[in-house]
This record gives sequence, structure tokens and C-alpha cells, in this order.
Amino acid sequence: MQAILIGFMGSGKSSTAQLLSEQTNLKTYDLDKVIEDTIKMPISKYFNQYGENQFRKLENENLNKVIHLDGVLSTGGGTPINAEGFKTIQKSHCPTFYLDASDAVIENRIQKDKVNDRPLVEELGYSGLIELKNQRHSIYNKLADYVIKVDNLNKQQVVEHIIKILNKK
Ligand SMILES: Nc1ncnc2c1ncn2[C@@H]1O[C@H](COP(=O)(O)OP(=O)(O)OP(=O)(O)O)[C@@H](O)[C@H]1O
Ligand SMILES: O=C(O)C1=C[C@@H](O)[C@@H](O)[C@H](O)C1
Ligand SMILES: [Mg+2]
Repeated sequence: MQAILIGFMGSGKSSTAQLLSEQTNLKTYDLDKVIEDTIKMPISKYFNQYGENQFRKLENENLNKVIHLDGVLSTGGGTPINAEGFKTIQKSHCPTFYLDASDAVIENRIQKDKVNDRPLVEELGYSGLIELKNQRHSIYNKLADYVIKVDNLNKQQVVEHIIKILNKK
């Protein structure tokens, strides 16, 4: 991969990667979509049927499948949280961007999203979700080569920020 985007649910990984690919010659791989294409069902359904542990196994398998391809990878919110996913991303030595959004922005975006295929939102509720976000923050920070504070940036500005960094490399 030429770039990997990490961060909490709703931080903008998928939409940023999509826009980035439209403005560069980079292909996008969205790990959640790669998984859904493999299992041929929505992630929420898989979570309900097989549980989170089984999902994490599947997530790691699919991460290993795509990490060596050329392009930009938008990960799932939990991809780097388990030790295996963290190591896979770290060992790839790909430029890794943490899209860091505040609690209020995340809550607002998730509430507003029309298509909300996020099983953990249902399971934890908003307060549980924000607690999880704060538990994960240090892991995202540790793994990232670059941290982008996205609260006051529109999608285009986030993309420009990433392109600037990639062009310097
Ligand atoms: N910079 C931004 N400014 C405003 N809204 C944004 C920005 N980036 C993304 N959004 C919006 O926030 C919502 C969540 O974005 P997106 O699905 O890309 O997040 P994600 O990090 O991929 O989440 P998940 O981990 O759940 O897949 C979408 O409605 C998207 O349009
Ligand atoms: O933050 C998480 O743990 C998740 C985020 C989504 O992208 C999906 O990968 C799934 O809903 C789990
Ligand atoms: Mg996404």
C-alpha cells in the first residue's frame, strides 16, 4: 500500500480514501468492503451470527490479503486494535495516517449517517462508543506515522493534507 488510513468509526477513513483515489492514480481498498465481498453479507449480520472474535480473525485474514497491493487502504475502526492487525500494519512500513476526530464530531457523524452498518453502535450505545474511542486513541497514535486532526477540515482538505505528505516522500 502507498497509504493506510486508521482511526475510529466515523473519522472519515472510507470517504477520504475514496476521494484520494479520485484525485491520484491510487486504487482504493476498503477493508470492510473487502470483507463483505468475501462473506457476501453485511458486517452487522456477520457480527450477529458469528460474534466479534470470529470477525477479527476474518479481518486479519483479509488485511493480510490486501496489505501488499498497490493503493490506499481504509481500514475498519478496530483493525489495528488487536495485536495481530497492529503488527501487520507496522511491519508493512506503509505511511499510516490516523484521522483523529473529537468525541462530539464522531457522535454527530455516526448519528447522521443514513446507512449505519456499525454493529458496535448498537451494542455499546453512544456513551460506550466514546469510552471505546478513548481507549483506542493511544493505539492509533502509536501506530500512526502522521496524525491528522480532522474536526475542522472538510474531506477535500484532509485529502490535500495526505497528498502533500505523500508527495514529499
Ligand atoms: N472531513 C469530513 N468532514 C465532514 N464529514 C465527513 C468528513 N469525513 C467523513 N465525513 C462523513 O462522516 C461519515 C463517516 O465517514 P466514513 O464512513 O468515511 O468513516 P469511516 O472512518 O470509514 O467509518 P467506519 O470505521 O465506520 O467505516 C460519513 O457520513 C462521511 O460523509
Ligand atoms: O471499530 C470497530 O471495531 C469496527 C468498525 C467498522 O469499520 C467495522 O470494521 C466493524 O463494524 C467494527
Ligand atoms: Mg469505513
